[in-house]
Amino acid sequence: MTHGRVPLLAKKLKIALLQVAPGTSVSANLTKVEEYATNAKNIYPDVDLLMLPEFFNSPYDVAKFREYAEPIPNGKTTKFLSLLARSLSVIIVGGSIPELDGEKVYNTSVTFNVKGELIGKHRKVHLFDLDSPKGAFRESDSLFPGDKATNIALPSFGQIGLAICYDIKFPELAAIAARKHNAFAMFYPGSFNATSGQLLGRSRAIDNQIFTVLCSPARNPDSGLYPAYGHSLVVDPFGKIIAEAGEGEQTVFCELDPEVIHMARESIPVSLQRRFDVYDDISVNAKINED
Ligand SMILES: NC(=O)CCC(=O)C(=O)O
Repeated sequence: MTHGRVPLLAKKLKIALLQVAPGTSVSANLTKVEEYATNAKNIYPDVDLLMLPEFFNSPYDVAKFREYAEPIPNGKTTKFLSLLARSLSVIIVGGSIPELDGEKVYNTSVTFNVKGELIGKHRKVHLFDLDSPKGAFRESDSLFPGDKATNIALPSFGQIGLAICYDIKFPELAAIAARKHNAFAMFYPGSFNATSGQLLGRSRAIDNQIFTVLCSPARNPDSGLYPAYGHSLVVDPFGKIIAEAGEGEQTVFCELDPEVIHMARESIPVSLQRRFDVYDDISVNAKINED
């Protein structure tokens, strides 16, 4: 039942999150992604969209980003993802990779349609800098930040917002996607830690009454100061976790159902009760990625 409203999501979107653990060889990492993607399509032939984690093609190591960085769209990993999307006839939200643009390195996510055409690109806006008693891990030592919010039109489905990992701690990007573009979901390739991923995914879903989709690398306790936690997850617009991985390498399947958005919004009309006479609507003047 849509109660006469324009649906944000035109039909159910069937997704698979590929929670792989990248090693130091780009070729081996891409081979593994191809195996997981092909398996996902075999297990679930109707799958519409595959998603990958942050830095799925290389180590999450601030000292190595430049060594592994590739141009977009002419680098090896971007071409690989384009071909994979076309050969499996799926949308691919391509996690993130270190991108080389001139002298600068970015943490960048690329999305492809079923024909293998690039339909979205996001550069991580908020770089993750950690100072802990065990040491420092500062993305800003070797990466440049992006400077725009990203919205992507998924043909036949609707609009999504896309941001990368630590970007989730800044609720503005999800609010911009939901309010300015009527996005039905935020997609966050990430490498979340044990305490924050679930809480943040649920918070952004509830704030905006949208789905949130977080795809993490599998846990690798030997991967340095900042090992990923795994636990890729999907949260519905009520804030309920509807799919979650464990720590290891695996694929998580899930369906995003437009009806759940309508139910959430009709039960509590958050979007109609905002008080822009009391505070500003930050989505109005947002800088949006047109790439
Ligand atoms: N890769 C990241 O941006 C990590 C962010 C994170 O774990 C957090 O707590 O935020």
